[in-house]
Amino acid sequence: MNKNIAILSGDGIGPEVTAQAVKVIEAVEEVYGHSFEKTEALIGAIAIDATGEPFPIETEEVCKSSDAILFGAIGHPKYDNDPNAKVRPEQGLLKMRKNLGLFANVRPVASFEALLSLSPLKEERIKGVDFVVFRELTGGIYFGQPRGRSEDGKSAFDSCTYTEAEIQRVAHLAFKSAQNRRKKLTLVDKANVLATSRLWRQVVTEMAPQYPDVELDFMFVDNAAMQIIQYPAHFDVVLTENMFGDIITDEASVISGSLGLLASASMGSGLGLYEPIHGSYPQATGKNIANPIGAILSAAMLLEYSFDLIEESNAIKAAVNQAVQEGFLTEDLNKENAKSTTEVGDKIAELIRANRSVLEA
Ligand SMILES: NC(=O)c1ccc[n+]([C@@H]2O[C@H](COP(=O)([O-])OP(=O)(O)OC[C@H]3O[C@@H](n4cnc5c(N)ncnc54)[C@H](O)[C@@H]3O)[C@@H](O)[C@H]2O)c1
Ligand SMILES: CC(C)[C@H](C(=O)O)[C@@H](O)C(=O)O
Ligand SMILES: [Mg+2]
Repeated sequence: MNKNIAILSGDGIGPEVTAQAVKVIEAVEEVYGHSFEKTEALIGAIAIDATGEPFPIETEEVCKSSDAILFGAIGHPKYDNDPNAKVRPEQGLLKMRKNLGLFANVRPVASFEALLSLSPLKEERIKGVDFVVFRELTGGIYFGQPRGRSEDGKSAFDSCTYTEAEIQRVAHLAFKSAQNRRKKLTLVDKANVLATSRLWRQVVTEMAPQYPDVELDFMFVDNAAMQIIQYPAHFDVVLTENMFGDIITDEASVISGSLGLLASASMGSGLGLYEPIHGSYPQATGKNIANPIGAILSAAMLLEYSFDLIEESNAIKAAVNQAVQEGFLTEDLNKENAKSTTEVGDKIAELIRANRSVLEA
């Protein structure tokens, strides 16, 4: 198969973890006989430094002429520590999501058998946990207008808005996903306080009869934040708005053992974007210590969702599981005998090659 992939590594550890995902994709190309052209483009703080824009038009064009996008992370302390900065790296990520119509962000959460004892949560609670969060990605308080500061600078405001259509399009994807899983959908909201959340409940309830095999339940987000830690096995598919989805998925990463393990797919208009859910982890930049598995599993999601290459995607997941089982882990998961970012990437690429030759023998 011939395809084009846009590679947007971004800032901080973004380039380090994305390089491992690319390495793994190259191993897949080699053993399965595919050819993917990869075009790098700038986003985030590095793009601001080079062009003044966090998501330059050239980058948008590279994305639009690609079949899928692999993204690393954006963000830099010089902006995090400057509340007055007018142009910020995060605006690049938000603009990309909006301009490319990526309204649904799919974040799988699962525990790794070999890592059960490493989670701060009790083994019996997290064993076998496997759920997926559908986070609405282009609406809500992240994008609502008006937003800003009062003239005297003494007050600030953000608006949270949602339309019926914005809720329906992501909810359809979540219902369909539930149909292919354990048939349970939990809408996480704050309908006891927010008008937007009451609209979410109404719209999702009205859609439920179209999916009679799916059991729908509702949970307030504060309760969900607790239940995800206390009874994570309760969840199958979680549907939620933009900001709640951001927060509960970082929280849920504790179930797997590290934020560095979680991958995601953003979809909507056809083009898919794949990224680990973590940020640019500035403290680790250039140290070759960041966990690349979230980025590598994002590459697996890319092959599955955008290219329909199921066997290849499974080969990546199997190699990741093997590396994890062998204790081949970065320092966030293995302090005593930590492997570097590049060593973990090399190992997973090597396992893909080795597993394929065993199959062929
Ligand atoms: N999608 C994105 O690009 C994205 C997401 C979140 C935050 N950010 C940006 O990243 C910058 C830093 O934000 P932050 O510190 O709140 O979040 P972060 O996700 O970068 O890091 C939070 C903590 O998670 C752990 N961590 C994250 N990624 C890891 C990895 N690959 N391996 C091992 N441990 C990992 C580290 O302990 C780290 O201190 C900010 O500028 C923020 O805006 C970007
Ligand atoms: C950096 C930020 C804009 C982003 C978000 O909040 O969506 C990040 O936290 C994420 O989870 O992708
Ligand atoms: Mg986040």
